[in-house]
Amino acid sequence: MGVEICVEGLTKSFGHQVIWQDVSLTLPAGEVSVMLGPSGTGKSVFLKTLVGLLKPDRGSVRVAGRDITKLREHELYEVRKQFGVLFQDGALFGSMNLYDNIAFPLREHTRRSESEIRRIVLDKMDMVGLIGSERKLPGEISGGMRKRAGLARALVLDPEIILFDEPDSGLDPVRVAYLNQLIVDLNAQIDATFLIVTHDIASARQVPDNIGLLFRRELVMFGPRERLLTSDEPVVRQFLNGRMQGPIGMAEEKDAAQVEQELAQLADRAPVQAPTPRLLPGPGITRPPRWEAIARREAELRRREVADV
Ligand SMILES: Nc1ncnc2c1ncn2[C@@H]1O[C@H](COP(=O)(O)OP(=O)(O)OP(=O)(O)O)[C@@H](O)[C@H]1O
Repeated sequence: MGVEICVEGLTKSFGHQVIWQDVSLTLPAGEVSVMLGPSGTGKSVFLKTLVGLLKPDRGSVRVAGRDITKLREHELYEVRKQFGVLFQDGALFGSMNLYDNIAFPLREHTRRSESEIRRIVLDKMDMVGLIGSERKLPGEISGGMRKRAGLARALVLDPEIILFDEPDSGLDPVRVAYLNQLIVDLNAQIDATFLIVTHDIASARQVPDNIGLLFRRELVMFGPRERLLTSDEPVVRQFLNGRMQGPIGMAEEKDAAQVEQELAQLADRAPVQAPTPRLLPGPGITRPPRWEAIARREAELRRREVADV
């Protein structure tokens, strides 16, 4: 079972550059959350702060109730074992085959025997569909396979939390669809808490239980998927619809008059869409109990929408 991460009043800057400030949110235990935001808004910095690789200027990050911003390096080392991180490129060692790459955290952090390691590595390779590729080098496989190998490696220590930094970057739409299904299936199977940073709106619409959006050094919104998908907050709507019209500009932000004019032009042409259906775990995978609560929450929202029309 995953653990809850509770972030409060988190602020991070590098020198005079404030990356984001006063970010507060709770990643519910076992749920999948997605963090969106224009390029450069500090999503990767946020992931690194959650895992204690970067120290915030202010605020707290409570992992299962323990504030990791206050921990010393050796204590952090222990807490980090609860995390699995999937870096953008899989972060595999180029000279090691997939088996040794995936076995690496077990050899580094545990005293398990080679036969136990073999059982765990093959189990995780099976989960991500890589059985048979044990002896391949990272340079000999596709980008999608590298991501899956990175995911298998993130799974070997049985993490309570998995952080995904743009898992879909560089993949074609079909591979993204497979990866999304894998993420949903894995979450149902291992019930860990997932946080995914992505630019892929289609994934953000279908995969998570919760969505957050960082913009202008702030967390604009964080909440249940269906609330964000039906929100009429201009930044949220612009981002989720991938439109040029709205507060988000090419470089950063636009002036207020231009935004007002663009939104007025759009107002009667772009009604809020019904939320995209959620991606369900594949056949044979039992849904964890929280799915029922989430389905009830979504049904209630739809009922209220119908009542409002
Ligand atoms: N170690 C660091 N030292 C100084 N500045 C940094 C450091 N790490 C990140 N930054 C700055 O923080 C800002 C946010 O970077 P980050 O990579 O988190 O953005 P992002 O939202 O993940 O972007 P993208 O979507 O393009 O990957 C950038 O301006 C970057 O230059």
